Amino acid sequence: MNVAKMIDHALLRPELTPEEVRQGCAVAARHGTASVCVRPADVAPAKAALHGTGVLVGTVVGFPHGSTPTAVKVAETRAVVEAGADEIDVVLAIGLLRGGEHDAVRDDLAAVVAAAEGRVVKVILETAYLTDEEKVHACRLAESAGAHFVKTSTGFAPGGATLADIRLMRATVSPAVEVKASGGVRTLEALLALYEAGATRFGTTATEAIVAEQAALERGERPAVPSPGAAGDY
Ligand SMILES: O=C[C@H](O)COP(=O)(O)O
Repeated sequence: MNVAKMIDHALLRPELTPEEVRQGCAVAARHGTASVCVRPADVAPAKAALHGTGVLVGTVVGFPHGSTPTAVKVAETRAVVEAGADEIDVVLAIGLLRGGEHDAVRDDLAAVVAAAEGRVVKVILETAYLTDEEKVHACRLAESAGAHFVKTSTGFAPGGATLADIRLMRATVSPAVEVKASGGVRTLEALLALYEAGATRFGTTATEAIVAEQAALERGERPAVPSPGAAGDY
Protein backbone atom coordinates (compact mmCIF):
# COMPACT_ATOMS: atom_id res chain seq x y z
CA MET A 1 0.00 0.00 0.00
CA ASN A 2 1.35 3.43 -1.01
CA VAL A 3 0.07 5.74 1.71
CA ALA A 4 1.05 8.89 -0.21
CA LYS A 5 -1.73 8.13 -2.68
CA MET A 6 -4.26 8.56 0.14
CA ILE A 7 -2.85 11.85 1.46
CA ASP A 8 -4.18 15.34 0.87
CA HIS A 9 -1.04 17.36 1.64
CA ALA A 10 -2.35 20.26 3.73
CA LEU A 11 -1.05 23.77 2.95
CA LEU A 12 -3.64 25.74 4.88
CA ARG A 13 -1.75 27.62 7.54
CA PRO A 14 -2.49 31.34 7.26
CA GLU A 15 1.14 32.44 7.36
CA LEU A 16 2.37 30.38 4.38
CA THR A 17 4.10 32.49 1.73
CA PRO A 18 3.65 31.89 -2.03
CA GLU A 19 7.12 30.32 -2.05
CA GLU A 20 6.17 27.99 0.81
CA VAL A 21 3.03 26.96 -1.10
CA ARG A 22 5.21 26.23 -4.16
CA GLN A 23 7.58 24.18 -2.01
CA GLY A 24 4.59 22.31 -0.56
CA CYS A 25 3.34 21.53 -4.05
CA ALA A 26 6.80 20.19 -4.90
CA VAL A 27 6.65 17.89 -1.87
CA ALA A 28 3.24 16.59 -3.01
CA ALA A 29 4.53 16.02 -6.56
CA ARG A 30 7.69 14.29 -5.34
CA HIS A 31 5.74 11.81 -3.24
CA GLY A 32 2.70 11.46 -5.52
CA THR A 33 0.03 12.41 -3.01
CA ALA A 34 -3.65 12.31 -3.93
CA SER A 35 -3.80 16.10 -3.75
CA VAL A 36 -2.67 19.28 -2.12
CA CYS A 37 -5.24 21.06 0.02
CA VAL A 38 -4.52 24.77 -0.37
CA ARG A 39 -6.14 28.05 0.65
CA PRO A 40 -8.66 29.35 -1.93
CA ALA A 41 -6.38 32.10 -3.27
CA ASP A 42 -3.63 29.52 -3.87
CA VAL A 43 -5.68 27.31 -6.20
CA ALA A 44 -4.51 28.87 -9.46
CA PRO A 45 -0.78 28.88 -8.60
CA ALA A 46 -1.02 25.35 -7.17
CA LYS A 47 -2.76 24.18 -10.33
CA ALA A 48 0.06 25.65 -12.41
CA ALA A 49 2.76 24.19 -10.15
CA LEU A 50 1.21 20.71 -10.31
CA HIS A 51 0.37 20.64 -14.01
CA GLY A 52 1.20 17.22 -15.45
CA THR A 53 2.02 15.61 -12.09
CA GLY A 54 -1.30 13.83 -11.50
CA VAL A 55 -1.61 15.50 -8.09
CA LEU A 56 -5.05 17.04 -7.71
CA VAL A 57 -5.67 20.51 -6.31
CA GLY A 58 -8.12 20.63 -3.44
CA THR A 59 -9.18 23.66 -1.49
CA VAL A 60 -11.44 24.78 1.33
CA VAL A 61 -14.74 26.66 1.46
CA GLY A 62 -16.23 28.36 4.52
CA PHE A 63 -12.93 27.64 6.24
CA PRO A 64 -12.30 27.27 9.12
CA HIS A 65 -15.54 28.09 10.95
CA GLY A 66 -18.27 27.13 8.49
CA SER A 67 -20.28 30.18 9.44
CA THR A 68 -20.31 32.26 6.26
CA PRO A 69 -23.72 32.66 4.55
CA THR A 70 -24.62 30.05 1.96
CA ALA A 71 -24.38 32.67 -0.81
CA VAL A 72 -20.77 33.33 0.20
CA LYS A 73 -19.95 29.61 0.27
CA VAL A 74 -21.49 29.27 -3.19
CA ALA A 75 -19.56 32.26 -4.53
CA GLU A 76 -16.34 30.90 -3.01
CA THR A 77 -17.02 27.48 -4.56
CA ARG A 78 -17.63 29.01 -7.99
CA ALA A 79 -14.44 31.06 -7.70
CA VAL A 80 -12.26 28.08 -6.82
CA VAL A 81 -13.87 25.96 -9.54
CA GLU A 82 -13.08 28.74 -11.99
CA ALA A 83 -9.50 28.79 -10.71
CA GLY A 84 -9.17 25.05 -11.36
CA ALA A 85 -9.98 23.29 -8.09
CA ASP A 86 -10.51 19.54 -8.41
CA GLU A 87 -11.82 18.92 -4.89
CA ILE A 88 -13.60 21.08 -2.32
CA ASP A 89 -13.53 20.61 1.44
CA VAL A 90 -16.38 22.65 2.94
CA VAL A 91 -16.94 23.30 6.63
CA LEU A 92 -20.56 22.70 7.60
CA ALA A 93 -22.54 25.29 9.56
CA ILE A 94 -21.41 24.10 12.99
CA GLY A 95 -23.63 26.39 15.04
CA LEU A 96 -26.74 25.57 13.02
CA LEU A 97 -26.04 21.87 13.41
CA ARG A 98 -25.67 22.22 17.18
CA GLY A 99 -28.87 24.26 17.22
CA GLY A 100 -30.78 21.44 15.54
CA GLU A 101 -31.41 23.40 12.32
CA HIS A 102 -30.80 20.37 10.16
CA ASP A 103 -32.63 21.50 7.03
CA ALA A 104 -30.52 24.66 6.95
CA VAL A 105 -27.32 22.65 7.36
CA ARG A 106 -28.28 20.30 4.52
CA ASP A 107 -29.39 23.13 2.22
CA ASP A 108 -26.13 24.99 2.82
CA LEU A 109 -24.11 21.89 1.85
CA ALA A 110 -26.35 21.00 -1.10
CA ALA A 111 -25.80 24.50 -2.52
CA VAL A 112 -22.02 23.97 -2.38
CA VAL A 113 -22.33 20.52 -3.98
CA ALA A 114 -24.37 22.06 -6.81
CA ALA A 115 -21.86 24.89 -7.29
CA ALA A 116 -19.02 22.33 -7.38
CA GLU A 117 -20.52 20.94 -10.60
CA GLY A 118 -19.57 17.32 -10.05
CA ARG A 119 -16.23 17.85 -8.34
CA VAL A 120 -15.53 15.85 -5.20
CA VAL A 121 -16.95 17.58 -2.12
CA LYS A 122 -15.79 16.67 1.38
CA VAL A 123 -17.80 17.92 4.35
CA ILE A 124 -15.73 18.92 7.36
CA LEU A 125 -17.67 18.20 10.56
CA GLU A 126 -15.19 19.77 13.02
CA THR A 127 -15.78 16.89 15.40
CA ALA A 128 -14.04 18.59 18.33
CA TYR A 129 -17.14 20.74 18.82
CA LEU A 130 -19.77 18.01 18.39
CA THR A 131 -21.42 15.30 20.45
CA ASP A 132 -21.65 11.82 18.95
CA GLU A 133 -25.31 12.45 18.21
CA GLU A 134 -24.41 15.65 16.34
CA LYS A 135 -21.68 13.81 14.41
CA VAL A 136 -24.25 11.21 13.27
CA HIS A 137 -26.68 13.95 12.17
CA ALA A 138 -23.83 15.71 10.34
CA CYS A 139 -22.86 12.56 8.44
CA ARG A 140 -26.45 11.91 7.38
CA LEU A 141 -26.97 15.53 6.31
CA ALA A 142 -23.70 15.54 4.33
CA GLU A 143 -24.67 12.37 2.50
CA SER A 144 -28.19 13.58 1.74
CA ALA A 145 -26.69 16.83 0.41
CA GLY A 146 -24.70 14.80 -2.14
CA ALA A 147 -21.23 14.99 -0.59
CA HIS A 148 -18.61 12.40 -1.50
CA PHE A 149 -16.67 12.39 1.79
CA VAL A 150 -17.22 13.22 5.42
CA LYS A 151 -14.09 14.63 7.07
CA THR A 152 -13.29 15.02 10.75
CA SER A 153 -11.46 18.31 11.23
CA THR A 154 -9.95 21.52 9.92
CA GLY A 155 -6.72 21.15 11.88
CA PHE A 156 -7.47 24.49 13.56
CA ALA A 157 -9.86 23.39 16.35
CA PRO A 158 -9.01 22.01 19.80
CA GLY A 159 -9.06 18.40 18.51
CA GLY A 160 -8.52 16.34 15.37
CA ALA A 161 -9.08 12.83 14.04
CA THR A 162 -9.73 10.06 16.54
CA LEU A 163 -10.27 6.35 15.98
CA ALA A 164 -13.67 6.51 17.68
CA ASP A 165 -14.87 9.29 15.38
CA ILE A 166 -13.67 7.52 12.24
CA ARG A 167 -15.49 4.34 13.30
CA LEU A 168 -18.66 6.31 14.06
CA MET A 169 -18.55 8.21 10.77
CA ARG A 170 -17.80 5.04 8.77
CA ALA A 171 -20.72 3.26 10.44
CA THR A 172 -23.09 6.16 9.73
CA VAL A 173 -22.56 6.92 6.05
CA SER A 174 -23.35 4.47 3.24
CA PRO A 175 -20.55 2.70 1.33
CA ALA A 176 -20.92 5.37 -1.39
CA VAL A 177 -19.41 7.98 0.94
CA GLU A 178 -15.76 7.90 2.03
CA VAL A 179 -14.27 9.10 5.32
CA LYS A 180 -11.32 11.49 5.55
CA ALA A 181 -9.25 11.74 8.73
CA SER A 182 -7.53 15.07 9.35
CA GLY A 183 -6.06 17.03 12.18
CA GLY A 184 -3.13 15.67 14.18
CA VAL A 185 -2.29 12.79 11.82
CA ARG A 186 1.47 12.93 12.28
CA THR A 187 2.79 9.38 11.98
CA LEU A 188 2.48 6.32 9.75
CA GLU A 189 1.28 4.38 12.77
CA ALA A 190 -1.57 6.85 13.35
CA LEU A 191 -2.49 6.87 9.67
CA LEU A 192 -2.60 3.07 9.46
CA ALA A 193 -4.72 2.83 12.61
CA LEU A 194 -7.17 5.38 11.17
CA TYR A 195 -7.20 3.41 7.89
CA GLU A 196 -8.08 0.24 9.80
CA ALA A 197 -10.90 2.21 11.45
CA GLY A 198 -12.37 3.13 8.05
CA ALA A 199 -10.66 6.27 6.73
CA THR A 200 -9.51 6.18 3.09
CA ARG A 201 -8.13 9.72 2.76
CA PHE A 202 -5.89 11.61 5.15
CA GLY A 203 -5.34 15.34 5.48
CA THR A 204 -1.97 16.10 7.03
CA THR A 205 0.91 18.54 7.11
CA ALA A 206 3.26 15.67 8.07
CA THR A 207 3.41 14.05 4.63
CA GLU A 208 7.21 13.94 4.40
CA ALA A 209 7.60 12.30 7.82
CA ILE A 210 4.88 9.74 7.09
CA VAL A 211 6.30 8.85 3.68
CA ALA A 212 9.80 8.56 5.17
CA GLU A 213 8.41 6.19 7.81
CA GLN A 214 6.85 4.03 5.10
CA ALA A 215 10.15 3.92 3.19
CA ALA A 216 11.89 2.82 6.40
CA LEU A 217 9.20 0.19 6.95
CA GLU A 218 9.80 -1.17 3.46
CA ARG A 219 13.52 -1.43 4.25
CA GLY A 220 12.56 -3.55 7.26
CA GLU A 221 13.43 -0.87 9.78
CA ARG A 222 9.99 -0.66 11.44
CA PRO A 223 7.35 -3.14 12.60
CA ALA A 224 4.59 -3.57 9.99
CA VAL A 225 1.65 -3.83 12.36
CA PRO A 226 0.20 -0.60 13.80
CA SER A 227 -0.36 -0.71 17.53
CA PRO A 228 -4.06 -0.46 18.42
CA GLY A 229 -5.21 2.92 19.64
CA ALA A 230 -2.56 4.95 17.87
CA ALA A 231 -4.07 7.96 16.15
CA GLY A 232 -3.07 11.57 15.88
CA ASP A 233 -2.11 14.00 18.59
CA TYR A 234 -5.58 14.25 20.02
O1 LIG B 1 -6.12 18.57 6.68
C1 LIG B 1 -6.18 19.61 7.32
C2 LIG B 1 -5.30 20.05 8.39
O2 LIG B 1 -4.94 21.39 8.23
C3 LIG B 1 -4.19 19.15 8.77
O3 LIG B 1 -3.29 19.83 9.60
P1 LIG B 1 -2.33 19.08 10.62
O4 LIG B 1 -1.77 17.88 9.94
O5 LIG B 1 -1.28 20.09 10.95
O6 LIG B 1 -3.15 18.73 11.82
